Amino acid sequence: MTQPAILALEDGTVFEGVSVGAPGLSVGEVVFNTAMTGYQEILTDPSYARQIVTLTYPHIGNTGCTGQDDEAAQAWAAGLIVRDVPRRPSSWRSQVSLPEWLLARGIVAIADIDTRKLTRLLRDRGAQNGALMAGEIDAEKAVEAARKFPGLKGMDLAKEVSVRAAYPWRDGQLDLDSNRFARAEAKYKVVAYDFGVKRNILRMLAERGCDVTVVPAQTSAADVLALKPDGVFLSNGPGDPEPCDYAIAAIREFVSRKIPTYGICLGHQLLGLAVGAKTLKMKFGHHGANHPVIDLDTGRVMITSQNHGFAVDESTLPANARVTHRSLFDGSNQGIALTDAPAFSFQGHPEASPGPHDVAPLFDRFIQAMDSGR
Ligand SMILES: NC(=O)CC[C@H](N)C(=O)O
Repeated sequence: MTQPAILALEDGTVFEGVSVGAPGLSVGEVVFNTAMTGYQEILTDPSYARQIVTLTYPHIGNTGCTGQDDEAAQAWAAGLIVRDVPRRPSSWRSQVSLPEWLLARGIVAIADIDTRKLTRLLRDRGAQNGALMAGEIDAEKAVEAARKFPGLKGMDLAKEVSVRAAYPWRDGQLDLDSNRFARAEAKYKVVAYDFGVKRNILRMLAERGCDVTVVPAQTSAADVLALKPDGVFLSNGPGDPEPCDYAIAAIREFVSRKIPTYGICLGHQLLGLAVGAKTLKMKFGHHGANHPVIDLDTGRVMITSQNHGFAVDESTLPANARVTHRSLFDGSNQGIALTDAPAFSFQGHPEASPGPHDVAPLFDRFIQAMDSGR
């Protein structure tokens, strides 16, 4: 039996639809993502913590869900909004349907709403705080809950979603013939900060010969240096980068010791903050798998995967930080490299998952930096 569900926005707009996930109330910032594939990777990406994601692609759930596609140990998105869920999934890899998967994880989700109208509203007015309610409905309560959500600005979520203890990671990519994750010979010792790390990043490091130790967000530089890493990786993650003072302090230490350092998304913003730049909150951010970004060194345009609501303010970068990439959608900063240390970072997602692989060679640049460091 279908249960009713609503989406309420802080501006008082209420959308009515049907529940396709767990019953209950969930609040967060409502953002739209334009990727056509990868709903499970999106829902398990820790960077979506406290965000309710609406997917602009209209048919979501077609290929079901499989544990192999999880980007983290749990679903992190605060909720899901879609136009249409198929009656049954169809894929040889599918273990459960998307609604079953959402229900089992307690994720509130709504279908049958006009996601084009919602997306235009978010694009015109900017990302809004919202509340999803499924099962027992009370629109007034939902609007009130949406208004009570304090917003992501100033929110340090990296330390909330991070692991509690360090662990090793050696899995490479999934080999569909053997249905196993490959393993490569490890040549480099890499410490990866988990600010909300996606598994595909760890896989891409492992397949390039990195013996990765994943450490909690608040691990001190001294504890990392004691592991004698060839390089340090700064992961993606949710929330505002600015309050993550523990990470910013640690990164300063790696930079001053000229340890090869590579950051993605939140990691990029944190490297920017560590060298003295400022970050800002964007109107509705970048969430999708088709964003053109120019590599300023080569003039090449890459189609990239994106998921961020904050950005490095280019005008505040110090002289020792070179701009390497820029968004061709809005001219915002997409990458930096330090001129006096082997540290660089990218705002989008070179690991994709979901998305095109145009930026994957940045992982090789990190390997080269570790080679030259030896
Ligand atoms: N994917 C990420 O790492 C996102 C970084 C940050 N939370 C932002 O919204 O900009």
